[in-house]
Amino acid sequence: MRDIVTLVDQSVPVFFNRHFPSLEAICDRWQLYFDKNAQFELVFEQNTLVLLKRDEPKLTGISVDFVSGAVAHRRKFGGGRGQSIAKAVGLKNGMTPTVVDGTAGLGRDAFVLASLGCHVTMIERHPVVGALLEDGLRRAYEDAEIGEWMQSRMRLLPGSNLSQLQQGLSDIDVVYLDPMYPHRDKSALVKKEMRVFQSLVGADLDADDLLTPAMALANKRVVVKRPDYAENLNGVKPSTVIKTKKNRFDVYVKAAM
Ligand SMILES: C[S@@+](CC[C@H](N)C(=O)[O-])C[C@H]1O[C@@H](n2cnc3c(N)ncnc32)[C@H](O)[C@@H]1O
Repeated sequence: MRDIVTLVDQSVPVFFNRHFPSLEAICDRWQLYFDKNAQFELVFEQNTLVLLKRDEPKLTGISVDFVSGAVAHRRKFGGGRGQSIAKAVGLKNGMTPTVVDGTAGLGRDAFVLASLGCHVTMIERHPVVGALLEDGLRRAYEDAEIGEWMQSRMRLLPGSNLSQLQQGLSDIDVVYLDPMYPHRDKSALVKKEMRVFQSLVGADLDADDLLTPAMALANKRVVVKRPDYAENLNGVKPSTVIKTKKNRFDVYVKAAM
């Protein structure tokens, strides 16, 4: 992996057990500094890095798990190349594009695309999210069932600047973006897990700035996932829109697949 220290945007306070050397090493790598009053705690539970919100101990912790759980279930039963995200990135026509996921988050969308054959480079700017993603990749790489293709198809680059990263990335067919959108109803709609994640990451208020560098990087198209009520990213009308129940995929076509 590239030098994390030069690429993550921010140094973030977390609480963690400083007598746990592997935890301390992770925090060091991701510039997470110990603060006894921090809102979030990182722990290791069953070989998994987990994020907890200390003032809401009843909320389930957040971790990245590509091997079991919801994303693994979706890989096996989730509709394959017929699902909307696959159509949006252009998998439908038999192509298997190379993808940069410019807002990787917990890597769920990236994993769907990788499991369908795409080579996906994930970019994530938040160091805690980066640490969780890296930990999820570590376990996935070691897994007997998915490890081999995960190692060849899915990787993580910490950072936030698509134009800077452009130098190191070539032949990218699709840039996929799913920036955090300010939620309309904070109490009811947001699932518990998402509440922890949202309070960690916050709203990506600079999301509009992503479209221009994404268009420069992608050879074929940029795909933007938005809630159905959200305005277009940077006010730019997409070439085509694929709607799902609560979201839509705005597709900005540069060239045919
Ligand atoms: C809504 S989440 C993405 C969820 C993801 N699609 C998934 O399936 O798990 C948005 C993520 O994008 C990251 N992000 C937002 N703007 C970014 C930028 N300019 N560069 C890198 N990461 C960014 C945020 O830190 C956050 O983790």
